[in-house]
Amino acid sequence: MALLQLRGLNKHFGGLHVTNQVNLSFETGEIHCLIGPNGAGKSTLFRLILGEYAPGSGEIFFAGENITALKSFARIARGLSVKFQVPGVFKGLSVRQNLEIALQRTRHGAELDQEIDRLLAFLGLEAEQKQTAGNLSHGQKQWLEIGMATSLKPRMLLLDEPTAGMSPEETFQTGEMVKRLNAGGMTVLAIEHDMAFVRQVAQRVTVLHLGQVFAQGSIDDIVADERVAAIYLGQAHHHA
Ligand SMILES: Nc1ncnc2c1ncn2[C@@H]1O[C@H](COP(=O)(O)OP(=O)(O)OP(=O)(O)O)[C@@H](O)[C@H]1O
Repeated sequence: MALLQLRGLNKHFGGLHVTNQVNLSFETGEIHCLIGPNGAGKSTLFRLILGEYAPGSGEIFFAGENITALKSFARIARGLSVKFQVPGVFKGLSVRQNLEIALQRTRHGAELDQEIDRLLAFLGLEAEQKQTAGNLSHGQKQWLEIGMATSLKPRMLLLDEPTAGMSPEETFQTGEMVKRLNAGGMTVLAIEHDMAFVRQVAQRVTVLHLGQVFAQGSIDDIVADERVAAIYLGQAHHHA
């Protein structure tokens, strides 16, 4: 069953057709990666899904409900969550306090502490819990933000280039984290340029080009597709 469906989505910025008649269906329980050259319209698609942009035309369905007219907070309340590229952690607060902020509206007292402990263990940040978030490594900040984005157990997690700036080892650990979230029932849609990560996690891959769905398939289908290589994989191919 499709958890998220985009039907005939269009978005213009002035004369620029950034999202061009996009029809996409994301299945409940899958890990789906969205790839494509810079400027293909990947981030714009995320902002449309989250309700930060209104489409010029088209519809968005989540869990069978038409959410096109809903505000972002109402979409989040229905189980959508997003981690954008720029870390959104509170730099002056500790790792533990950051997680507390993410959870404090829904958990209290001992339950709140337990849930924070569970997240710290999941993120591999137990030893850093008292550290100021601003002092974490780049990778650890990204993980903390994944923890904050998933603390309320969303049905679907959107990740915008989660491994940007990470070492290969950090990238691998991020992939394992995403797979564990998925094994727990979370549907994941990730924008990624790192083909090793895509190969590690993706069950299906969509290639976006000039605002349109250009190709879709398994990672092997995509890597073998000469049309995709011509527009994109030239730069990324050697990682796959
Ligand atoms: N708010 C905006 N106003 C005007 N143009 C925009 C706006 N947001 C995006 N664009 C343009 O839309 C196109 C698609 O941008 P978008 O950021 O969605 O691409 P992307 O695939 O995410 O690229 P990248 O991989 O570089 O992040 C680009 O040409 C960009 O300049």
